[in-house]
Amino acid sequence: MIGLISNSPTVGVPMEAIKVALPIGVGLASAAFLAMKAAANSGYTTDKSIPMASVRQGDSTHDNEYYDDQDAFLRRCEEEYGPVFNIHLLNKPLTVVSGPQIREVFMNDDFSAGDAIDEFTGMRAFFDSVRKSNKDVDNRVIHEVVRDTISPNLSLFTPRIVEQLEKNLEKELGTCPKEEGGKFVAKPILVLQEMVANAMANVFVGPEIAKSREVINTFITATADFGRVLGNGERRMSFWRAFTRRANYKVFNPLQIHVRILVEASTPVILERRRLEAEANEKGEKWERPDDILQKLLDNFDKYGFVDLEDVCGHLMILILASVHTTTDTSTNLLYYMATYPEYLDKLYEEQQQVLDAVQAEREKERQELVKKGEPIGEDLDPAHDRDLSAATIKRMVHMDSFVREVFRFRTERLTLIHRARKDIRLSSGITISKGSSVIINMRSAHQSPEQGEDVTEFRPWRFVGKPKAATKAGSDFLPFGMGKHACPGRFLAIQELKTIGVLMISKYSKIEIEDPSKAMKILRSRIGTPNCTGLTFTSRG
Ligand code: HEM
Repeated sequence: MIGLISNSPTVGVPMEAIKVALPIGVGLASAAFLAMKAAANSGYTTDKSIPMASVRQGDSTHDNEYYDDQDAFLRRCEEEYGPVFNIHLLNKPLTVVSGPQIREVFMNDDFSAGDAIDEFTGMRAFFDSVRKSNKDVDNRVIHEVVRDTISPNLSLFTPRIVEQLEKNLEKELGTCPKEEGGKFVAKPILVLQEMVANAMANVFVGPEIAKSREVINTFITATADFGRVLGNGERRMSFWRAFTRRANYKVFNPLQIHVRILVEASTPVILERRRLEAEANEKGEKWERPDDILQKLLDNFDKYGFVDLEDVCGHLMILILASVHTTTDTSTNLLYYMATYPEYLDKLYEEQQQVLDAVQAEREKERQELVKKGEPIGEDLDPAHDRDLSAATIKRMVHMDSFVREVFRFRTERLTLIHRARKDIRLSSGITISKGSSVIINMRSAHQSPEQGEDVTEFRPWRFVGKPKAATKAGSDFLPFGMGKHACPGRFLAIQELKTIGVLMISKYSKIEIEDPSKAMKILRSRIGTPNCTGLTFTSRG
């Protein structure tokens, strides 16, 4: 590993920046939660029937009580005030919405997560600084790009993703001999970010462009750089400091630098692709289109209304902000779960072996049938690939899927995904959220509802096995990806990567141990983007 990334213990990025930046990807939403700006605070909803939660003695806001114990704070409020109540958190008057009414927020277009984030961060101006088209506030081009070009092609992308994850895991972590006590890694996120950035880059821009170290660095650092623009997680930054920072970044905009890197790296590759396509056309041959997102964007240039390559790369940049850090952070966090609950790893390993054995046996049967019929065995049935991690194979690992879903259920920040009301909105309970005020979602009420089964405050990784609750299934009982028409379209890719990383880790390492177990629970429940304060030791399978 070279350059910018590896030389710094914090990956070349201040941890505070990572802290605020990572949630940007979380629906480009909960960043707002951290990057609160002191200015332009809208007030509470004008509906006086909504109770104001009492503030703990000695406190002037709810921050301390909430951060001391999020679940306890919310349980207290729900018991005292019911599902909807006002709080003052992170410099912001907010109305907490819990239980069944959460759905009404997600399903109502007059509640806007985008407006809420923009109110706190001024984020749209930065997006607009790197894209030339699709600037209207409610445009959904990035959503459509993910929905149309990534999710339906996951099976196609999986081999490439697996290859990159495996290759970079080997490069960054490799063998951790038992005889040497395994290998201690102080910052596992450094391993994961190489794995995820390379996998994403290979899908987004294709293997050739992804060879560029500068491009990979852009995939790794862009979100954190953007976090700096939005205020480095300084929750109570003064209006003037926030203003000056924003004004500065209008001049020195790091996103534009990253877009330039993408444009410069992709220009020669695209020119060569054009040349090859023209040549093939001339010869009347079929040109095999590269199957990366960049090519798909170019092929649908008019459909998406792009203006030029810079514009395409600007859109790719927004996609990078939404995808790379979220996936890196959550997969790192997954390892801490594996380290904290080692008793479940044998089952995951056993499942993996059983699924791979079954796939291998099925393929062997297919081969024998072909032989019997005297038909040739195609490349698709090459025995060398019998134990590959295809999308279909990973899908059969239902315990791994349940484990991942439970990680999200257990971890997710208890108050997140702020939405701003675009007009007065009456909820079914009769309360009104007035125009300009903001609601915040009580995830605790959804993720710890009786619907989740038993021991809702405990980590129970097989909770969803045998139930129609895949980790990708968003809904009012599972909100880490939001729900409704704005639900994260990238969750299929994210979950696929997370499960693959889980499978690879378990197949290669028999033990993952946490350096300081007393810090485990804090990490397991950390907000996306919080740096982990203790390392992991990995031991290879014998
Ligand atoms: C573990 C990883 C991820 C998490 C936790 C996450 C979470 C979220 C959340 C909470 C939302 C907001 C939903 C709402 O407003 O209701 C969202 C939106 C979005 N996510 Fe993700 N996401 C992840 C990975 C990805 C990936 C890999 C991609 C792209 C490949 C992606 C692309 C997007 C886009 C484009 C949106 C905006 C959707 C819209 O406004 O219509 N995300 N994500």
